Amino acid sequence: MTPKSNKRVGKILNDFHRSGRKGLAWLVDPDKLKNSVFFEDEFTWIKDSQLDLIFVGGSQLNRDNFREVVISLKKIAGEIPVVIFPGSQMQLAEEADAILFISLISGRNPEYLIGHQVLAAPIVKKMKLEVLPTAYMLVNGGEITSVQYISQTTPLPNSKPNLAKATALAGLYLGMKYFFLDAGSGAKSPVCAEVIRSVKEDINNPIIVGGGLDSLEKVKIAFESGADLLVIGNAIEKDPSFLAEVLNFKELLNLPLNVN
Ligand SMILES: CC(C)=CCC/C(C)=C/CC/C(C)=C/CC/C(C)=C/COP(=O)(O)OP(=O)(O)O
Ligand SMILES: O=P(O)(O)OC[C@@H](O)CO
Ligand SMILES: [Mg+2]
Repeated sequence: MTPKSNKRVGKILNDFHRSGRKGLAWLVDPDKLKNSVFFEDEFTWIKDSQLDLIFVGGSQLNRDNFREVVISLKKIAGEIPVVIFPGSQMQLAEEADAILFISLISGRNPEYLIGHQVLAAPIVKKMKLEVLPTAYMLVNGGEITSVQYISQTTPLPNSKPNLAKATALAGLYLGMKYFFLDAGSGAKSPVCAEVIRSVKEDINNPIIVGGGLDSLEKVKIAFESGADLLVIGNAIEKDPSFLAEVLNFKELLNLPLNVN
């Protein structure tokens, strides 16, 4: 059974990491939508934009609309891959291109370390999704976020870069290939520069950073500290024009690296 599109999303992430070019993923949380065709009016322009990936997922999923939202996103995505960022084993859809197969290694809750993964694995195989083995680490400055509450785990402290580095290194030695540092959706303070830098020192793999990135200044700090791909959800929900703003900014940063 061949996975979808020759590992296209893994290639995109590894290309960012190798070239130093910066990537952006828009996170769509199906819980937040008025209806599942919402995008078809408001975000038709993205297929012609410099958006790199669309992530879809949420920590709760109160509504039974996950697959519908994925299908709706595929209609407007053009060539941009739609990647599942699952809050649970219930968040799967064969229409997606890939799945961040995350294990919450900052926490000590077995359900989020391996439980959801065991339940999802046979379905993921059947769906032929591209699988991205991802070390998922919550890093947080104090306030309780949805992921923290739902997973009942303690995040890594933003003030202890060495703990984040040790956790990432453990993920690397377990064979994980992508590293996601997340302050949690809507976090007041994003993952700090020192934590990103410290993980980057030991991890020569793509680093994804998200949570609370609601200004160009915060985006700049995260990219400059070594993030290869940033994930933004809440700030775009509040103001859809922020997506275009960050895309322009990312292209400016990438300008000197556009060799082809
Ligand atoms: C591999 C599979 C199938 C499942 C893994 C399940 C795990 C380990 C989940 C990690 C913990 C978790 C609940 C992650 C959710 C991440 C996510 C998509 C967050 C999006 O934001 P919300 O947390 O919904 O934010 P709001 O509070 O803004 O709604
Ligand atoms: O919604 P925001 O705060 O952008 O966070 C995105 C994502 O990293 C949360 O898991
Ligand atoms: Mg949510």
